[in-house]
Amino acid sequence: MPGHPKSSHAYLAIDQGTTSSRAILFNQHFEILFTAQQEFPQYYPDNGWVEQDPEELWQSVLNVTTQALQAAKEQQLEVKHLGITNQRETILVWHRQTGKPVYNAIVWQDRRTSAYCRALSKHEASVQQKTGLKLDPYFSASKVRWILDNVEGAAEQAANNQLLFGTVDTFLIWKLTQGLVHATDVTNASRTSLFNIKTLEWDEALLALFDIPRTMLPEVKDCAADFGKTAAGLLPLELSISGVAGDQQAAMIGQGCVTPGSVKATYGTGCFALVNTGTNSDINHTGLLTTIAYTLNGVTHYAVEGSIFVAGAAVQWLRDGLGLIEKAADSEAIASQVSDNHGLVVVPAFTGLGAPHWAPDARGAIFGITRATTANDIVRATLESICFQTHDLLSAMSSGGISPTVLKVDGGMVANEWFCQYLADTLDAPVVRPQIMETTALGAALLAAFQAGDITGLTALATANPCQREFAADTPDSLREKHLAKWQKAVKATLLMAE
Ligand SMILES: Nc1ncnc2c1ncn2[C@@H]1O[C@H](COP(=O)(O)OP(=O)(O)O)[C@@H](O)[C@H]1O
Ligand SMILES: O=P(O)(O)OC[C@H](O)CO
Repeated sequence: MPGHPKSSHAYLAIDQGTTSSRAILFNQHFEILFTAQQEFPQYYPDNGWVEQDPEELWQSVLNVTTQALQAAKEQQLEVKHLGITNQRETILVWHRQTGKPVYNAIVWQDRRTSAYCRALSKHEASVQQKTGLKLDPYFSASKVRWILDNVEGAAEQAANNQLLFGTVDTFLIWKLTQGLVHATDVTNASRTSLFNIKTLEWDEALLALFDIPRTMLPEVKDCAADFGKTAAGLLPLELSISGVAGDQQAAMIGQGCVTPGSVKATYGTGCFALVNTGTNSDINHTGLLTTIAYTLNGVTHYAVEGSIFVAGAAVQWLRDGLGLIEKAADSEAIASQVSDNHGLVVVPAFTGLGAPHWAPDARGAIFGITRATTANDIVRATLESICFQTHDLLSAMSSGGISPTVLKVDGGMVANEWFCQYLADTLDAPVVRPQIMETTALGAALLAAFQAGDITGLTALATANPCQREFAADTPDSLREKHLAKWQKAVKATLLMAE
């Protein structure tokens, strides 16, 4: 890696994910030195609603960051730069003066605004043309509107310049700088439905459409930029916040997907497959999203994205909802024991279907249950469903002329080798797992190092995380096609039920 950092030099990455917060220290070779992780509660107050408590979210970040910096001090590491990466689209609204949130964080998975989005459907084409996004409750703008419409006094306070809006990165920057900096980066802004991804500005017509005052919005910066300093005394060391990106974009960087055509899929709570499309900002019209991959030194790269709302969350459902497994990792041994899926198909549309269907009102289904169906069959079929959904995303990419030859994977689920093999079999393409599976945090650390001047170009980003294992496709075409045909029928039936 280029640059001349001291041997005791390290970068801190905060990865604020949907279900847990992590703080990871990387050395100057971008090897992991220390990890702290803390889960925090999710709240489901109504059908399709998903919320998080802002204070619980913040405390989880503060705890892990403090632990990592204490470890850095004990190891006499010099840490000056912090990168932040985060669950995207989730929104918070808080008081400019007191910093107090007016409502819980409304999480990206939340579907409470589906009727509102439907009512705006005649604007879908113009929204997509500017933002690259669908008119779907997934994105931030309708969630902000919901708070302004439903929290007493919020609309009036917003109109009087008393409220601020932020995605999770913005909220963390605000908290870490104790209210000095209200900023975001282009990747997070690109997920709000308020940001024009071609002009790289908040869009007045979109603000008018969602009726959101301009004064609530943060300043938008490049991914490697000066986002301020952590407040004195808040953490064991004072750091410059130097890199920010949404978690899926950070994972692209951590996977070295910096050349056009390279693609990665991250399997955390959801699954998000992004292909780098270079500086081409043409809007994709194949059921996928067009989004900002990163802006570095003022140059913006774009990505086409397929978003699956439920991936690892389905494994959590097997564990917590059905009690079929004790821990997520048990799903691997169980799936390996079952010789075939026995005709069972699980469609885990718990919070609607994302790309390429965009059906927020769809709900999950299981097809093909017989008297012989076992708990193990359900576990296997659930893992299979995530592979089939990935297949649908890559098919949509192919129909738009993007045909990746290899899929780089990461996220909590890819520890599961049965899953990785079945994915390769389903895609009929090699699946590559990298050495550092914490690609999201690695991406944030690389952005911080870039801003610090310790790495200078995209080549450094592309070589930081080589392959650890490649899973080669190994299944007959006839079997793969049979399973995929059954899956397509099950999705069709699920969509019919949603109408
Ligand atoms: N061995 C495994 N097999 C299948 N799923 C797993 C395994 N280990 C973790 N998971 C799933 O991965 C998810 C956690 O991944 P992570 O990348 O930390 O998610 P997030 O960033 O969304 O919080 C959980 O939903 C969990 O169910
Ligand atoms: O928490 P993850 O890793 O599932 O990522 C959430 C995404 O950013 C939502 O768009």
